[in-house]
Formats: sequence, C-alpha cells, structure tokens
Amino acid sequence: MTVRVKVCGTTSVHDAVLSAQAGADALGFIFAPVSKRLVTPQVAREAGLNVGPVVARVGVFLGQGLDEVLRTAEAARVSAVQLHGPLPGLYVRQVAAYYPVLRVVRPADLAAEAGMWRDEPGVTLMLDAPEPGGGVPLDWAALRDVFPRGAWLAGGLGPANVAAAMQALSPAGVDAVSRLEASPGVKDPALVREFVRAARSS
Ligand SMILES: O=C(O)c1ccccc1NCC(=O)[C@H](O)[C@H](O)COP(=O)(O)O
Repeated sequence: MTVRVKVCGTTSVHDAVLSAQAGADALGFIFAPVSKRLVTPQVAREAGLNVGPVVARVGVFLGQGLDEVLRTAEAARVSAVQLHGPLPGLYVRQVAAYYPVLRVVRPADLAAEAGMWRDEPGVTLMLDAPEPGGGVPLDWAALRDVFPRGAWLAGGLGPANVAAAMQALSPAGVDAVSRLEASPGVKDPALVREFVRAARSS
C-alpha cells in the first residue's frame, strides 16, 4: 500500500507550493491558537488554490468549539479536518458529517478510540505524541502489537527516522512538522524533500 505523506504546519503560500512540489499528499494548516504555527483561514485558502486539484488540505484544531471548527474549515476551504485533544464521540461525528476526519490520539487513549472508530470510514485514526508539534517520537516497539490497521503515525518523524517508523508499524500515512522546519512555522525545503523521498522509498 502506498503511504500517504502529510506535511503539517504550513503558514504560507510559498511553503504550501514547496511541499506540494516535493510530493506531499496533504498539507496541514494549524488553526489552534496555542500553536507557534498558527495560520489564518485566508492564507490557508490562498495556499490551497496554489497546489493543484489533488493535494489535500487539512485544517488542524485543538480544543475548539464545533461552530469555530466548521466556520474556520469552510473559510479556509480545507478538504479534511484533524482533531486533537479529548473530545466526545458526538463532536467527532458532527465534524465527520461535513469533512473526512483525522482523529489524533495519544498512545494512552488508543484502545478506547480505536474501538470507537473501527467501523467509521469517515474517521481515520492518527497516533501522535501527547504534545502535538513537539518533535518527540513515540515508542514504536511498544506499539507494534496494537497499532491499528489503516491508522496514520505522527510524533517526531523526519527524514532520518521515517523509514524505521514505517518498517516498525506500517502506517497508512505519516505526518511531521518540527523536523522539517528552518524555524517554527517556516519550512526547510531540503528537509521537506528528503522526508517525502524517504517515506516514498520505504
Ligand atoms: O504543530 C503544532 O504546533 C500543533 C499545535 C497544536 C495542535 C496540533 C499541532 N500540530 C499537529 C500536527 O499534525 C503535527 O504534525 C504532529 O503533531 C507531529 O508534530 P511533530 O512531532 O513536531 O512532527
């Protein structure tokens, strides 16, 4: 199966084009105010208009109300929504009625959420470290027996370790931000290209 590659924390049209040209399948736009990679819906929308018809644009949210999520996603014209933090199942289902959802969980919550979303095609699990965007890898060996089929993997991935992560867990998609940056919110073109290349050739 071809792994999907998502480059997160896109804050400019320039970086969106750079990631798309490097071969990313999806770009993440973070709308959570706590992030040092915060982007406006207007910039995300403009970026989406510059990456062609195929690249997915994922709006990323953490601890925000349902109305805010849906309004922001619409303003940014994203094609999918990524939800972090503890959330009621009903909230996730309400978002999934409008957008494909990447539901982000930490290892401690994996068992409960994997059961909840197993038969929901509109919700895809993504396993990430407890601090999103923190650049800290998960313990892949500890997850080997429980990593759900079809789930995505994030947490401290970069050009140097993405192949090993894929070999350990065979995720359907990989996602990264910290290890692809020159500074917070600004991509390093070589690291982005190398990350996509390493994921594709694994
Ligand atoms: O990256 C952030 O600043 C962030 C803040 C709040 C919510 C989500 C955030 N990032 C979401 C992502 O999808 C990251 O790519 C993912 O957590 C992996 O980050 P990293 O470990 O830095 O590669």
